[in-house]
Amino acid sequence: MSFITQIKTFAALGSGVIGSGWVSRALAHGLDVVAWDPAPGAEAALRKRVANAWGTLEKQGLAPGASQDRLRFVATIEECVKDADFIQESAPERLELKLELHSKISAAAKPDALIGSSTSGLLPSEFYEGSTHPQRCVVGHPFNPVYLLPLVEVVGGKHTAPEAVQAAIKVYESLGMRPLHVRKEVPGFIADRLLEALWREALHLVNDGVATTGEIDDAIRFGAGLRWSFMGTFLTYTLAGGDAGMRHFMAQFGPALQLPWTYLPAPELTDKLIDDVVEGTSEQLGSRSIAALERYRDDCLLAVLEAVKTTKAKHGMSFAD
Ligand SMILES: NC(=O)C1=CN([C@@H]2O[C@H](COP(=O)(O)OP(=O)(O)OC[C@H]3O[C@@H](n4cnc5c(N)ncnc54)[C@H](O)[C@@H]3O)[C@@H](O)[C@H]2O)C=CC1
Ligand SMILES: C[N+](C)(C)CC(=O)CC(=O)[O-]
Repeated sequence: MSFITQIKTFAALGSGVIGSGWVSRALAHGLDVVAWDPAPGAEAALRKRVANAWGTLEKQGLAPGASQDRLRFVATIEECVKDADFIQESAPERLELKLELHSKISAAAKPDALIGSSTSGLLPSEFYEGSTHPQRCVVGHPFNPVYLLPLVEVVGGKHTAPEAVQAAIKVYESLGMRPLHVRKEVPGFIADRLLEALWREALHLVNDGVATTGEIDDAIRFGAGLRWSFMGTFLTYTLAGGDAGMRHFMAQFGPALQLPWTYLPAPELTDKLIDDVVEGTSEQLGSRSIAALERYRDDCLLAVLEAVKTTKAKHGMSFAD
């Protein structure tokens, strides 16, 4: 089974916050883009959003031939997808709507054109159920702003061919993205499951009168948020365990998981869970020592802090703002 991975024409269905981000990214990578959105005034709104992002994309560097003029807005789904090499749907998050839309998109598309959906939580096995050639259909869940953030979660459904997942990964890489294959089809995938847990706790903190939204945002942006741009939670906590790394961290802080810090019940700390976490993080560490990783972390933090400070100054803000 083979799918188109050398793409020249990108189709975008739905051109709101996320659809317009995809359009901007695809145009900046020198593609022809065809877009469709049923809302009145959608074309003007899309062109405005692309123009607003273009200065940033120029700073980042455009591909040869990249131009906003290569965007064509069309009146029907069929016209949007019929010549497309890759199709990305970014329509409202409603199962019935996506089911109907994908049956139309897939019937009109070339059979070897991959179809991606931006859904942040619906399951591909459900909304691709009525699609023609569902083996080429995947989720490609991006992050806002799509034209800058590299992460895209790629998820297959029960009909998706494993080759289609790999082909979609190639296409997203060709758009400068960092695809993450989510191997199990679960609601919220990986990233939103984490973000929603944080979000839920943040809402509880506000609801309980513990902190304001600003205080909660400060707790993120002056602390863990600075680290998260270059190191995830597992490696960060490996360093919090000192030279003994994750094993020591689990021994020291594991019992605290039973304290009522969150409204989410903690999983039982079985030996298997501890081993999985220790082994996973030592694989992430590779041949680097804890001290080398600490130097890497500190260099990244200095770079992020400097970049944030300089950019805030450019906008008339102090670092503490
Ligand atoms: N907003 C976010 O932070 C993120 C959203 N997503 C996902 O992206 C998708 C789109 O979300 P947003 O862009 O935020 O929504 P939005 O509301 O900004 O845009 C949705 C667009 O779809 C159009 N639309 C309405 N009916 C349609 C139909 N039948 N077919 C095609 N388009 C139709 C609307 O006119 C609108 O322009 C959703 O599946 C959402 O879960 C994914 C990542 C982040
Ligand atoms: C709020 N959201 C679940 C739609 C957010 C995302 O899916 C990703 C993001 O950009 O945070």
